Amino acid sequence: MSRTIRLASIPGDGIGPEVVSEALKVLQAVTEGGDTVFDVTEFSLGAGRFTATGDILTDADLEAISGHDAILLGAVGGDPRDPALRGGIIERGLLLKLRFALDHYVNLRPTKVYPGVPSPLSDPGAVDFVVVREGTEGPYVGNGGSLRTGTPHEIANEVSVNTAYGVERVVRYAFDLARKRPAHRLTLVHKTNVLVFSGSLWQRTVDAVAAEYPEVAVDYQHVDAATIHLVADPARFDVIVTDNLFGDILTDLAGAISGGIGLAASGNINPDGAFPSMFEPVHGSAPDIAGQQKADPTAAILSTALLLDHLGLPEESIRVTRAVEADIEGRASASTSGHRSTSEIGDAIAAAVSSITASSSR
Ligand SMILES: NC(=O)C1=CN([C@@H]2O[C@H](COP(=O)(O)OP(=O)(O)OC[C@H]3O[C@@H](n4cnc5c(N)ncnc54)[C@H](O)[C@@H]3O)[C@@H](O)[C@H]2O)C=CC1
Ligand SMILES: CC(C)CC(=O)C(=O)O
Repeated sequence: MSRTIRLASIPGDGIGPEVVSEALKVLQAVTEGGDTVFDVTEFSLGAGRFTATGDILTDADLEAISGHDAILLGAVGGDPRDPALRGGIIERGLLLKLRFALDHYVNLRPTKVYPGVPSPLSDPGAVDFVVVREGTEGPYVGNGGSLRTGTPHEIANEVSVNTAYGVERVVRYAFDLARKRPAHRLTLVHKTNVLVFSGSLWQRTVDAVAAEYPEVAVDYQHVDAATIHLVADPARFDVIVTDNLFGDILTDLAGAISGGIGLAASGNINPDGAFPSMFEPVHGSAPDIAGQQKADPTAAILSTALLLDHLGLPEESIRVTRAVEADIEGRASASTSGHRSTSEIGDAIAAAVSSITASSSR
């Protein structure tokens, strides 16, 4: 029986449209001739639309996007040199608003060092871990303000919001994930020695939930120490659970050690299925390389592998991942050395996907 999946595509700003176009190309290739059809609706949101109309994400946009089965987003955020776009007006008004409104409380960011990838670490080892970053709380909720603004006595504050409900549901998701993975290890990353109130809530929640998962070995690291271990011995990690801000920072570092931010994929998941989940590369809109076909679309393509898996299409997801792995391995060889454009990389992965089966061995 054929299945139609309604996909909302939000290419966004900068390199977003360039990488989304390649991700859709691969999605088309992997579903070609199969029973699943992606019905894609594009939403032209971002800096361009804001500059032209003053709108970022209207109630009507949100309602229309909510009616889809999943969302693929490129990147948002205009050129920071444009004064009208400063203060993350698009990032907060579009990306964070979507994450909050669609209750994307799990921000899933897998990190793997693929064979042949040029990691800046001389010997990274078998790196394969997932960061489960809380996605709807922390200091990202916009709970703050400033007093005496613009004076030498200005006071600025941003409150990090951590609720028992919010922490417990993401911690449970992380334990479930750790239980399914072969290594069965979970590391809570926080700063409990200084951020004592929120840190204590996270630690107590992990301790309580751990009792229900005796097969999962639990560890704790302060966030500053975690950055050392991510560089010195990243293979020690399996599942990391952490808050919104620490997860944001750690996953850029994770992207860097695993071959570059152009390879780092993510999913903003609503595990309850009440709202569509949203898949996006970890990187931003990269105004420095936008419009030049210099962006690596691999992160966006790997984000569609996460999307396919989330939608119950594991075979297609594995085929996309295998095609990416083959392409990455080829990058180290003479045949594909030299600069390839964004669309050349997308073309190569789309072509590989068509000839790879989910059972192809690596
Ligand atoms: N999820 C999102 O939509 C995010 C949006 N942003 C926004 O993006 C804009 C630029 O932010 P930055 O902090 O500079 O982060 P960025 O991730 O856009 O760029 C950081 C560096 O990585 C490079 N880079 C990023 N993606 C790449 C790719 N696919 N291939 C090759 N190189 C790549 C860029 O050229 C730049 O040198 C800002 O407006 C920011 O707020 C930033 C992070 C996430
Ligand atoms: C641009 C921010 C709103 C978000 C961010 O940096 C991220 O989630 O990676």
